[in-house]
Amino acid sequence: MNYSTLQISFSSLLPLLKTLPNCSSLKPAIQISVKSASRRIFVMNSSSKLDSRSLSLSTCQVPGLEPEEMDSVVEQMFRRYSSSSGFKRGKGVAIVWFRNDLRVLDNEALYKAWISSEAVLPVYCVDPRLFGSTCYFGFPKTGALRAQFIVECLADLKRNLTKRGLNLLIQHGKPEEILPSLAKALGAHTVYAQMETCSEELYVEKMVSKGLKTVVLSPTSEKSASAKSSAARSPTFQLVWGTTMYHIDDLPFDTNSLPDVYTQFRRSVEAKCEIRDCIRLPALLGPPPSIDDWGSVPSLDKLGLQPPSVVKGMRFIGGESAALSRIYEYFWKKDLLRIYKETRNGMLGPDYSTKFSPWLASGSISPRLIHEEVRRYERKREANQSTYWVLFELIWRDYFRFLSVKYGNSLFHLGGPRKVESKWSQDKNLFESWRDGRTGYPLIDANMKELSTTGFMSNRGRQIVCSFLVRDMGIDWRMGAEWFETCLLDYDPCSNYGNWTYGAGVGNDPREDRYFSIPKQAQTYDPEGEYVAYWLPQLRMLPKDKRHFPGKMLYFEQVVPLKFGDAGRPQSQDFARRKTFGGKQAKDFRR
Ligand SMILES: Cc1cc2nc3c(=O)[nH]c(=O)nc-3n(C[C@H](O)[C@H](O)[C@H](O)COP(=O)(O)OP(=O)(O)OC[C@H]3O[C@@H](n4cnc5c(N)ncnc54)[C@H](O)[C@@H]3O)c2cc1C
Ligand SMILES: Nc1ncnc2c1ncn2[C@@H]1O[C@H](COP(=O)(O)OP(=O)(O)OP(=O)(O)O)[C@@H](O)[C@H]1O
Repeated sequence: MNYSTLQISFSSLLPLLKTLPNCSSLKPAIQISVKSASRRIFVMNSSSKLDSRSLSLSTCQVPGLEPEEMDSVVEQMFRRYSSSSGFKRGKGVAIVWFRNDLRVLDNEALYKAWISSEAVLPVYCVDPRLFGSTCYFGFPKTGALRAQFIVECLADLKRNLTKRGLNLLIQHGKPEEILPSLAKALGAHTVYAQMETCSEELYVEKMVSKGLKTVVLSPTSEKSASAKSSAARSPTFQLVWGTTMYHIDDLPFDTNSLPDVYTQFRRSVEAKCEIRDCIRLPALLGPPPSIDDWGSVPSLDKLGLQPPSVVKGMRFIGGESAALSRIYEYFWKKDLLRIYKETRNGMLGPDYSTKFSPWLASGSISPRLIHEEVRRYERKREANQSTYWVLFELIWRDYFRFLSVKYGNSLFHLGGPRKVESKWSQDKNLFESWRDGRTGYPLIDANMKELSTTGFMSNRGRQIVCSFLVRDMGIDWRMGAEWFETCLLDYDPCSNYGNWTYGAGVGNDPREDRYFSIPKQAQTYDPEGEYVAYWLPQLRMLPKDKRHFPGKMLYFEQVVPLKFGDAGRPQSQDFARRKTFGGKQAKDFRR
């Protein structure tokens, strides 16, 4: 037994282990171990207390705070990121059309509406198209888990707006029908919204703009600040940029000349742009215009979906309050930001990575607010590679968003931005074995089960299952991307299709063949088979070194051979002793 390795690994794991009491069944094991110095790590690794059996009994809520603690975090964060100074305001009514910006803090559309009017009407349209089918393969466009998350985001937004003197009008139907009629009824001078970049969303924007042009505000009905002339006019439609950490207007290049390679993009923005501070809205935003019926947050039944229940793994809570609480929990309470870079390639449990993505995708939190919190942490506690690395990852998110502006619909096409021509299979049986977690490869199957059960999968897992579908099975990558679109809580067209084109070798990756070898990935990232045994309980009874390759007598038969065979498959107990975390072994992979 190599104790020095274990001790290093334990010291970096210590803050992580302290966090595990969220998963209630782990409490006793962790409390004992944290108190007893580093030698105990061996006891923990080899005892059954920290294995998949005890983990399997728990569902972890993310964030794992009690409601009272969440309330107090939210109040503090709202105080920190709101303004106390007065504002000069405009006249009349402005509408804010909420889309993927389901938050109050650092919301530029809401800010602009507030500053330009006497009364703001916040509106959300439950667009039936979001609950239709995906483009090519007809999967549900929004699965029940994400729908539930969005519903929770809406309920929280309504609550937070109400606390600040407003409310949220929830309407069912197409925005291009709802917004013009509201603008007409209220004589609203402007509709503000966050700008999107992919064609489905751009189409809706175009239709809203067209609809608003048909509305004529008579000079008498128009209560606009700018209604100085007596000429009748239509409400203005104002779209504001808001999804990224770097503002599009601050980029040192035009999006059409965006560097194709991530590293060039990152170096350029890091050297030449500043990340803007959050916009600080006033604490009170009301009163809203008088509305008879504000509508209610839809139920899953109303959306034609079965209400889901997460019985295993992570259960994410939707909404800005939960997002702010997760920042507090991950950065401040558990102090995990300090070690993010070492833990980020994990797969099991809530705390190996930030888990910010579902809230970022729904816009419940802005990346600029995360940036400000990272800087605050660096001032108050420590600045190190890990604190930087969260920003590094958020730049990936920006990069895919800006790429979608440059490359448009080619992001969704089989040949991707590079228009690569290759042969792909659409074999239904093979695809379904991948989708349902029956490939005969526990590492793939466990990840796919996690996805369908919770709506989440680690970044490591996503890269592995993508590589397997595309390179070992040879399946059309869009089938995988669309299944992710259905399931992911954090589904975002740019990050999803951007990463899939990358993984499928049709994006702008300087490395042509990004093959992820299952034996090697298993050995590096799940050396004891804890992750696979958690999601595939039938493997729990097996010795740890057999869990990744149990053989067809004990598990499903492998549906395809691996492209490069299973050389590298572990032969000995050594396998179970390899280090899970740490930079060195991860070096040959991008992230
Ligand atoms: C095939 C595939 C599909 C993906 N689909 C999506 C998707 O639809 N939506 C999505 O948000 N992410 C997607 N990702 C990126 C990444 O896997 C998730 O953002 C990450 O796992 C979310 O967990 P986290 O918040 O704990 O990440 P952390 O490791 O804590 O990273 C912090 C943040 O950085 C951003 N980030 C990290 N890695 C990436 C990346 N590769 N690309 C873009 N942003 C990144 C995310 O916003 C994330 O929340 C995909 C990756 C792959 C390989
Ligand atoms: N936000 C999004 N999420 C998922 N898919 C999207 C999103 N935006 C666009 N797409 C998909 O990308 C596809 C782009 O494909 P394409 O270029 O073929 O456009 P099209 O309008 O469908 O057809 P064509 O251009 O051939 O007339 C669209 O069909 C659309 O469904």
